[in-house]
Amino acid sequence: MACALGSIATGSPACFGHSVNSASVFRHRQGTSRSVLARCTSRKWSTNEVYRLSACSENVCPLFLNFWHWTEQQLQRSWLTVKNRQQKLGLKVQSEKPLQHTLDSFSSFDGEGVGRAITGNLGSSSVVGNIKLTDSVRGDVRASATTIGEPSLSPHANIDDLTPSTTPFLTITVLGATGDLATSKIFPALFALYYSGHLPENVAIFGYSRSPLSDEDLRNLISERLTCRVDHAEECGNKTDAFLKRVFYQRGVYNTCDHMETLDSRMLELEGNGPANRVFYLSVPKECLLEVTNCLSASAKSKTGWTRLIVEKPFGDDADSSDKITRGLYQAGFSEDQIYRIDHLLGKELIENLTVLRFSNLVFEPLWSRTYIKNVQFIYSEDWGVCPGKERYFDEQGVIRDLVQSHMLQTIALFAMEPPVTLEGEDIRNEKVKVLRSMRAPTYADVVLGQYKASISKDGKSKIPGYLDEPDVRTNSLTPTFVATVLYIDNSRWDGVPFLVKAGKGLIKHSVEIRIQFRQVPGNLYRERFGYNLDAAANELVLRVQPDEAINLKVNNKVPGLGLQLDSSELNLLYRDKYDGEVPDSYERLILDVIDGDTHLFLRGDELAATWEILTPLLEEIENLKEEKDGI
Ligand SMILES: NC(=O)C1=CN([C@@H]2O[C@H](COP(=O)(O)OP(=O)(O)OC[C@H]3O[C@@H](n4cnc5c(N)ncnc54)[C@H](OP(=O)(O)O)[C@@H]3O)[C@@H](O)[C@H]2O)C=CC1
Ligand SMILES: O=C1O[C@H](COP(=O)(O)O)[C@@H](O)[C@H](O)[C@H]1O
Repeated sequence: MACALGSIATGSPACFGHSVNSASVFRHRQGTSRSVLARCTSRKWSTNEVYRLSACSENVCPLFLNFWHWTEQQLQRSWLTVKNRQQKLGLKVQSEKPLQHTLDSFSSFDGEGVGRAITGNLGSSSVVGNIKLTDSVRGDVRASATTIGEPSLSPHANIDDLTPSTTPFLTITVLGATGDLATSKIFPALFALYYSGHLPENVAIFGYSRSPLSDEDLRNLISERLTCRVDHAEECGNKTDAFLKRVFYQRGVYNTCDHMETLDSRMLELEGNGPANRVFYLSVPKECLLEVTNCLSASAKSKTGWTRLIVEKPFGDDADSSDKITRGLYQAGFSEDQIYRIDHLLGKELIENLTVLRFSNLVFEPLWSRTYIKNVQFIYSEDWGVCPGKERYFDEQGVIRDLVQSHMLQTIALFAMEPPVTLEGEDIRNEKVKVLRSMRAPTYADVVLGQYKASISKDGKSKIPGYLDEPDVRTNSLTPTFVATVLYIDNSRWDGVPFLVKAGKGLIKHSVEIRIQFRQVPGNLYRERFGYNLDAAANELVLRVQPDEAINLKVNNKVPGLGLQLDSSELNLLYRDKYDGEVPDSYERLILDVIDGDTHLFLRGDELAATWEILTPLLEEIENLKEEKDGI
């Protein structure tokens, strides 16, 4: 597909959070069909419609989180960020005392207070070393460390109240600005960062696309999607206006660089003569990626600060195409440390918490190996079908590329890695890549594939489309919408432990979770109480990523009373009950990390290559079988 000037696009219908209404049938590869799965809406399902995605117990388990360590970790992290930045900027690193100071100031916390203390630390002033952290933590830190110029205000700029600042100017450009991802996720995340004080005041945000829009048109397009969180709601109107004044639109194409030059001049007008950093978010179809990157490199890189690229998936279709993209990015003049390959799942609270939970809790850390863990299940179950507007794309990709290649493999890598030397991005990525390179490539014999089918709604009144009924899906398409497989990591820690992966669309349940099932207690004194099913008595730790973030630990317990009756109970940490405030959207966290230069949640080139090495043989095998079947 060429990336030339095309017709006016309005962007495809919303994908994220989208909910459609249809029931489905799961067809596995042996050819049998089962009435099963459902997707979307508030439809309720009868038991005979339900295909249970997970074979494991429904009992989820509770948690046990060591809040002190968690707090320490968070504070350590902000301190490390400051420290790293100082080091990168050649400044003398302050003593570690300030961290202690910050912890001391929270020393009277109880569990309830932890969340508030941390919010307070980031949301208001606090002192770490001699660096003052204010609402715009990151910008101010940089400001204290660089030579500074004041942004000049252009008469064309339409930022009439831009505060002269000692902070380097920051320009964030969203390419593919009219698209679903940009309007539903990226601009709202930028706004959330702005109103919560995480962007510097001297920030400008550009949208770039082929559609002929004005600045005002783009502001109107995105303003409908901006929402303020409860705790900042009083200032919502003012902040929205202030944010929108910082938003501009540049119409342009990708196959010539002329419009990128115009973009560059407009950015320069706003940036003035001082240092300026630039982030380019490439939210464009994959066909355009390298053209965009070449033009950006030639015409729009910052000459007075850093330039960073956020690259969206798909990162290729297989090992070769992915390698081509990676080499293309390098050839365009971007180095690995400027490239942020984003996987939004990794920005979700529970995924970020994985390492905290494991490495800062003595009750978990020593158990994290084949000695104690029987299997781990990674479940990505969507109750909606293919997102409207994405049908053709999905039909070419299939579920393995869409959900497994990045989402699932990255999560497994974070879960299974050896302890990194530090929490620095490179140290974490060094460990993740080792896991991926130790992973055995699955074959077709190791997988179950499925595709959701049409069904009738529960009230019997409407037909719910199956995958083959979706617009733009090829007639008789054999593209899988469901996969279950087992992966093995052939290293000393995980030898023989099955990592079970189940991912699909159009399923009965909407949930993303990691279930860690522990082995039985050797010589369990209470075995007779559990009957023959000692498996049912094994402990299980469940991290529910979405919806309703929670951590559960299943433990065996004595039922109160005179006899000796046991049951499996759950220690349950449900975030919405425990913590005040909304959990930020993953795009917020990840964009902030890019601005911060924190790479730990982004895929490095060698990690990406390793994921494709794992999956390409299986994908080829499936393609060959499809061709054979088509030929019959
Ligand atoms: N939406 C989602 O849920 C997710 C998307 N992604 C990835 O993010 C990127 C953007 O996604 P999304 O917004 O959904 O994509 P869209 O298909 O909506 O495309 C984004 C924008 O790119 C422009 N565009 C479309 N086709 C072309 C073309 N042939 N040549 C040049 N420009 C084109 C359009 O703007 P205009 O016509 O104005 O130029 C369009 O609004 C893609 O790489 C996608 O794979 C990743 C994860 C989830
Ligand atoms: O990357 C993708 O993610 C969405 C799910 O997004 P979420 O916000 O619900 O986590 C998924 O539907 C889509 O197929 C996939 O490409």
